[in-house]
Amino acid sequence: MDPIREPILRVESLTKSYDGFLAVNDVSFDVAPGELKALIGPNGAGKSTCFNMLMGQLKPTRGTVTFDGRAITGLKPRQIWRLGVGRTFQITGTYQSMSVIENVQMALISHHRRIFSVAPYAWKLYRDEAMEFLATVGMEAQADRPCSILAYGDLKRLELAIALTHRPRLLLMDEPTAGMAPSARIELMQLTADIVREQGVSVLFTEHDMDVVFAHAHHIMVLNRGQLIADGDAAAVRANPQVQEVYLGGGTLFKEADHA
Ligand SMILES: Nc1ncnc2c1ncn2[C@@H]1O[C@H](COP(=O)(O)OP(=O)(O)OP(=O)(O)O)[C@@H](O)[C@H]1O
Repeated sequence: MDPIREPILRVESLTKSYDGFLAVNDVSFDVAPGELKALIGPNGAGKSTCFNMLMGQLKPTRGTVTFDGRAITGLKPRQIWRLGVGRTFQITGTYQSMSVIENVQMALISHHRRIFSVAPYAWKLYRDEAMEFLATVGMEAQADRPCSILAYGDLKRLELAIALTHRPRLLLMDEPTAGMAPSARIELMQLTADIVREQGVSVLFTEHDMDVVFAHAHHIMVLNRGQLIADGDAAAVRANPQVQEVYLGGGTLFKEADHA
């Protein structure tokens, strides 16, 4: 990481204990501006618990989270979101009865803090802006299609467009490619990497598909039983004996680690 630039996210000694069981144990890391960083680990390693604490859905037992120089530990999810931390979920949250562009317009109405009583005129007002977000994810041609008939991969792209409407400076993506075919997974992460590069947004994502992680992440962190055992670039993480032990019992390849 560039030592001169302040991290956009700083996590220090983050800990979550459930009746003495440490789901997340003294975890510290930074995310730099414009960084695409993965958080991986076997099932039950503590990834979701960690994400939920970053987003304010879960109160840490100990530790601090600092976003853009401001302590956000203990803030409500909506306050954290307003400060510029976006999130996408494993299950898409789009409105199936509305069209693709209406879903984006709805997010823009919320972003601009408009109320729904102005919706008929707002629909018109935000159409151009919505189209720009659809262009970012390559979905202009699908703008007027109902969401209910979209392929799953397109729904995930739409969800990304919706998350971007709030112009987050950090986007947390929880298993963005879950449920997708392998080729579609690579496409979605390529799109995410392009957005990171072009817009300077930072992305922290969890992922079980090691091909996706090693092809796109600038840095990779590995959690195991609540503890961070590695934080580095792909080569360093691949070569880390502790990581190899966790994934493959001492092997050297990562291919079989999919859905560990
Ligand atoms: N509310 C809770 N009460 C008790 N234990 C919990 C609770 N939530 C999570 N845990 C435990 O904390 C550990 C970490 O769970 P978490 O869901 O964060 O893991 P994960 O890495 O996201 O797993 P996955 O990849 O399967 O989603 C697990 O052992 C889980 O059983």
